Amino acid sequence: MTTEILTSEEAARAWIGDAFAPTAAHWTKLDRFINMLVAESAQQNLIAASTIPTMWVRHIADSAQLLALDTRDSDGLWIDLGSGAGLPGLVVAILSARPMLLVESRKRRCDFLRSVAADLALAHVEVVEAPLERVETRPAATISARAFAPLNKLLDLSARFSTETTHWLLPKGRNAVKELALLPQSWQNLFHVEQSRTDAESQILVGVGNIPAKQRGKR
Ligand SMILES: C[S@@+](CC[C@H](N)C(=O)[O-])C[C@H]1O[C@@H](n2cnc3c(N)ncnc32)[C@H](O)[C@@H]1O
Repeated sequence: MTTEILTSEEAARAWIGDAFAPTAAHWTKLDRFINMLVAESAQQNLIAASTIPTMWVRHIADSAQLLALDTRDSDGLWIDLGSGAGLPGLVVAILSARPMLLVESRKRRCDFLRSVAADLALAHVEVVEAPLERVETRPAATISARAFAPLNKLLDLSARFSTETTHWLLPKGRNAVKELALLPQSWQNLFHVEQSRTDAESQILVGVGNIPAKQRGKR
């Protein structure tokens, strides 16, 4: 089935409405998050200024599409790596009750993440201010990472959080297929490629499973 690309702010909002049936409170939180993100962007480098006129497509729907791809009825832990401004983690946390762990190494970004979580009363969000390499291992039901690291490094750093049932949701822009092809075959086998809803040329790597430590780096 062809994925409809969301080419306008109206289309992005309409798709979110159809996909998640947000309550009035959810819409209010999404609007408030956008306002906080735009305001904070004047203080620190969180998103490209060129994307501010298209926040719904470029950031909100771009993040929410990952939740739509996690088709299980899971209430397990979701870990968002290198969350930055909370993309996709805070968008997912507004639209779902899944426990959400945001891993981010930079203090100023963590301050922003904590302030949004408090302002929007997202009690199911936890912010870990540390490099991923130093975060205590916890089994993740879902792992997401947008613009975090090259795929091989991303998987190497996060493999210890994965189990046989972990879902991987990795937006990889225009290099998804190329990056996948560089992985050991045993890792490639866990993934398939989904079309992004927000960019006709971008793709998302979707996978299920554990990356066994002993296979790391071996073909
Ligand atoms: C390019 S930004 C992307 C942020 C966000 N995911 C987005 O798509 O807008 C990458 C983020 O990962 C964080 N980061 C990089 N290496 C990290 C590490 N080893 N552990 C935790 N965070 C890291 C950076 O501080 C930065 O906020």
